[in-house]
Amino acid sequence: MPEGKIMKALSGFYYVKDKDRVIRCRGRGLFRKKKITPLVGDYVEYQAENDGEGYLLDIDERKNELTRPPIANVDQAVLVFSAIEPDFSTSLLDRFLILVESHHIDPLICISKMDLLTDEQTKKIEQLAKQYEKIGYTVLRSSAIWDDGMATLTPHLEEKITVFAGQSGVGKSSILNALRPDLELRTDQISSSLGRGKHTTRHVELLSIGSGLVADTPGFSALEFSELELDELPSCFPEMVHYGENCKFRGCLHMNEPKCGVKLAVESEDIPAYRYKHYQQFYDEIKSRKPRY
Ligand SMILES: Nc1nc2c(ncn2[C@@H]2O[C@H](COP(=O)(O)OP(=O)(O)OP(=O)(O)O)[C@@H](O)[C@H]2O)c(=O)[nH]1
Ligand SMILES: [Zn+2]
Repeated sequence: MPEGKIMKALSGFYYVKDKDRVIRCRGRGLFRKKKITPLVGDYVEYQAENDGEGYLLDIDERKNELTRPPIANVDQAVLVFSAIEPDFSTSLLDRFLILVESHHIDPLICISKMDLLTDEQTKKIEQLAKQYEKIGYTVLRSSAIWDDGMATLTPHLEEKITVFAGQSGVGKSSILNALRPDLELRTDQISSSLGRGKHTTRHVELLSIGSGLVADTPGFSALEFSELELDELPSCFPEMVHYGENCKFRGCLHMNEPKCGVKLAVESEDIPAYRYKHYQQFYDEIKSRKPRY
């Protein structure tokens, strides 16, 4: 059976890309019975009925899936954080990082609006950027008004499914538009060709950028740790995994345990105090979460 990847889901149709062609597929009753909804990003087997149409037969196992936007097999999340307007927030960045890590998605930090900074402000942002690089994260500096502002980003998108994330106003749309100048036009065309007036169907689409695919809708709008368990939290902080090797107790949660390698690293400032503070905050937040039934 031919295989492809769902690029777009709209009005009950799944647009499956198989090499150079796109086949418009229906899901048939099969998935509804099994209560599986095909998602954008799914690898599927399909049966073509004619040149451009067919139906889905099976869905490959997913590596992960997001609910908002509904998309499967995400490899990478570009966390867009503006250097200013709104101000750079390590607390929000750490929250995004943990959410992304807990979905087994690789984060890429992109600091936007670098053009708006004074030299003094640039130094401060650079200091923070270096701290995140020391943990092992890739940190890009970008600006929508620099000619080469996106040139650093595009190589990181190759061969991956990427979703953008970040709070409102940081410049996600500006980056997407710079990557795909035709995007705005296409979005307009889609909504007018639907012609349904006020009742517009929300849909998600993967856009090709070089050999990479980028979701046109930002992800991680819900920022609470509803699915994360307490004992999974330390593994979402790469530097705690590293310094945690020095903890006396296996499964140390780095809170009140004696001889904790992480707390020692905080004391010696190998782990910045704010990172540990955020760890404690997230720990308390998960601990006091209402149990789900
Ligand atoms: N100076 C400067 N302004 C920028 C840059 N990137 C975005 N902006 C401006 O910041 C504002 C917000 O940018 P958007 O791209 O709409 O931000 P967004 O993250 O998509 O925001 P939401 O759609 O609300 O999630 C706009 O007025 C942009 O023109 C940048 O690199 N430099
Ligand atoms: Zn410990």
